[in-house]
Amino acid sequence: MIRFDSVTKTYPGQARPALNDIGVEILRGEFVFLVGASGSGKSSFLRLILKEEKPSKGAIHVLGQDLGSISTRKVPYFRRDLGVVFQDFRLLPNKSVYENVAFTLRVIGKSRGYVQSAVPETLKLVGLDGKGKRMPHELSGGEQQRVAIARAIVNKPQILLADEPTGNLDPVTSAGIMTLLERINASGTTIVMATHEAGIVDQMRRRVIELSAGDIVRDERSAGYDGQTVRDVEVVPRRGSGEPGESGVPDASDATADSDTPAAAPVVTAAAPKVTPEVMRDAEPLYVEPEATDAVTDAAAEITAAATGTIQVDPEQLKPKTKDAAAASEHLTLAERLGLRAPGGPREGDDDQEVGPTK
Ligand SMILES: Nc1ncnc2c1ncn2[C@@H]1O[C@H](COP(=O)(O)OP(=O)(O)OP(=O)(O)O)[C@@H](O)[C@H]1O
Repeated sequence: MIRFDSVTKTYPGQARPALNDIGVEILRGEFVFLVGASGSGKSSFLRLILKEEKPSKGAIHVLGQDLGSISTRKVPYFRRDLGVVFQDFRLLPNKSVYENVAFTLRVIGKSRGYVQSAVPETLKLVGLDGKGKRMPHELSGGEQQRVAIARAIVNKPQILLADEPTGNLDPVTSAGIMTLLERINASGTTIVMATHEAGIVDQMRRRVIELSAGDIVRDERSAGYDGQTVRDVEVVPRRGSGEPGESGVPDASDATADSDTPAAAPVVTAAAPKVTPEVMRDAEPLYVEPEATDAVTDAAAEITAAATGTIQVDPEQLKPKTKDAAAASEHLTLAERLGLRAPGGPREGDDDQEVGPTK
């Protein structure tokens, strides 16, 4: 489903690679936590899957496609099978909950009838039934993240990527979000989630891929965070190249490193877990009704306001742009940032708008 073959990513002007000769395979239906200290390469890993960045070396296959062979024009079509959730929600502040979720479908040209059935169905799934008319600022942080998740899954993507989705939320609300993600995963969606939250990772016991300075230093099935102190971090030598093919299904033992690779240097992580395992346990049952999460703390509300306050959509950015790639990348619209439309690509009303079914 997702395969990295000896992938190195070095950003321009950087001496050290952000990801260093990574080889890893994520199978259909897995729920994978990507953990590691700040700067270890987690977001770069997710951006490469989205084809927001290109590898400097190596190859990446997602959903059976070699990303290197997908043209820039085709990238928005490829991304329709991927949903993305961010730490700062990235909702359209001047649109209702319903419109925020419908936006995704309208951009890709779904019919009015499809939108009218899919949006309420998805809002119900994420626990926001009856809140479609609310504006984002009228919601708690957890509810805003549920809207963002609804927007990410309304098109039924095969893969959901989440970059610190609980980073701005209080522990109880985070637990509710994790239960929602668990349910989405149980329905067949593959989830890759970058997080610093030790408690969440420990409680969920899913596959953990740990990055340190661009290297995979741990890849374990049903693992915990296991990194509460620097000395506790388990060190696993990096896997060599020679990953199994797209059809090769490694078993659980294959998820750990080859034993004949020389031992790596001790790993230093600096994660500061906010959600402890105790908080996750105390949050039983894990599914928290959205009404129960309305009582966010002032601190959490402040964080939420600060996060959402930065997401202003400049009306100028919604106007049609030229296809000058450099100019377009400096002023991306939300649809472009979400990968729903090629930067600088055609707009609603354009004769050659890129709409229609993905397959
Ligand atoms: N656009 C960029 N240009 C140059 N360097 C970058 C860029 N993006 C990331 N980096 C560098 O690549 C390395 C990995 O960054 P990345 O954002 O992938 O880490 P991360 O694990 O997601 O960190 P965090 O937890 O803080 O989000 C860091 O050294 C970072 O400074």
